[in-house]
Amino acid sequence: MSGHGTPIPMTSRPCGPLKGTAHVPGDKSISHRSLILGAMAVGETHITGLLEGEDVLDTAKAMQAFGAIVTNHGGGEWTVSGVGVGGFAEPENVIDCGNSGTGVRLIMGAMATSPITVTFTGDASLNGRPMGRVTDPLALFGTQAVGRQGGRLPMTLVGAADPVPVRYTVPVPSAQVKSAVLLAGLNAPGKTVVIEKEATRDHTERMLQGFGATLSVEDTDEGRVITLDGQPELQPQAIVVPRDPSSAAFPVCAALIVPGSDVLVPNIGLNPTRAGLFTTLREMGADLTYENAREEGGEPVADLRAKFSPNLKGIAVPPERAASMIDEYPVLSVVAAFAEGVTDMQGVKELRVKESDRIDAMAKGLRAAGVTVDEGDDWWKITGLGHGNVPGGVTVASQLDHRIAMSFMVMGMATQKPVSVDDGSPIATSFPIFEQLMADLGAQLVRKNT
Ligand SMILES: O=C(O)C1=C[C@@H](OP(=O)(O)O)[C@@H](O)[C@H](O)C1
Ligand SMILES: C=C(OP(=O)(O)O)C(=O)O
Repeated sequence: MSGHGTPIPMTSRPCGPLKGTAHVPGDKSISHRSLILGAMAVGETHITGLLEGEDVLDTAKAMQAFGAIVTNHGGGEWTVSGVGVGGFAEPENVIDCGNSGTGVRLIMGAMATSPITVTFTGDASLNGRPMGRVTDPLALFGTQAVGRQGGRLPMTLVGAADPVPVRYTVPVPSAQVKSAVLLAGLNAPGKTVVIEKEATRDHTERMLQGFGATLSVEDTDEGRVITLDGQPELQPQAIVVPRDPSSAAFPVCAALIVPGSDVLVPNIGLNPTRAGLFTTLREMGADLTYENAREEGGEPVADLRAKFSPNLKGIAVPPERAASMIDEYPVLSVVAAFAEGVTDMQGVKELRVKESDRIDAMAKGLRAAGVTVDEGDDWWKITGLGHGNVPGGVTVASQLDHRIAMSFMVMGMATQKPVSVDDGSPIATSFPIFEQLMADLGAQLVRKNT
């Protein structure tokens, strides 16, 4: 769990070319779902390539508290002996999801239709994030929730003893909300229908089908209509977790802005609901290619090659692309600072309710580092200074947000003066090998502030 330990100040100094191969960790979204669905199956699910970041480890602990047997065999290989749909035991203690919105919201969904009472908490970041977006639809199944003002954690959920199926249109583009409703629908009789107006990452749908649930997806005028048949017996699976495109974003973006760089990032999952950043970077003129494109476990995968790109241009990022790159806007804003012209990002309100208000956190640090940022509730614009022209020389508050910390570490690799963050400890939630991986490529990262 981040936010409970001692802060780790970090500084990134301007560095020479980044070169080599960057093996980033497993996908965080798929790792959480592997553990949760494994816990809801009957029998043993085998997982390789699990992300062993703090967010996922907190989910593993939670699944154990609900009665599943979760075993770490080392080297990213894990097994989960599940208790079956509706088989969750009532945990003896509070479930602490640390820094993880995905963890808490999916687990709330998974327990919501079992007759158990569970109290959830997290770190200061997670306890500030809105949970009503999940507990509102769960109430339709018959689940009760009592939390702090504004629907904040700590919060206690009383699972529905006699759940009814639900038809729900998700009001915000959120894969976490969609997934919570689908996971709750697993233990309701009949058909649960979730409608999303904008497509969000579809790992839950794909994995539920993989675990043997009957689930269909239809594109209609209303949006994407997902229909799940309740009370299936989920079959245990052998899951190979693809490498995380959201983590790949950091070495890729670093290579684009550090002169002379050439970095290979192999085996990256390029599910179209996740790959929006790479499309955007190519539109900006990035020298970013997909090598060895192939399919693995039903997901498109490729090796990414990113080279220093001297002619990056600011672009308008279409709002309909936002969901497919939502976690990548912080690092995109760093690349935009090194481009010529304005990068205009619209339809990005959701950035304000992540681990931090990411528009605010990035804007504060970018402005202090000499970059012009304009912002509104749902949009922000970066006026790029071009390569070699970004001053830097600042210490930025990472606000318990791993993506803010990593984005500013990437920025400091190409600014005129070093860039520091007050606390890099949240990086361990999603990318525990970040410092070593970047150092191996040639980055100059140290654990102190200048
Ligand atoms: O479902 C998921 O695994 C995730 C969904 C997204 O959150 P929202 O559903 O809040 O958009 C994303 O930001 C998060 O990192 C992971
Ligand atoms: C938003 C993120 O995660 P979560 O919502 O799971 O905390 C993220 O990883 O960028």
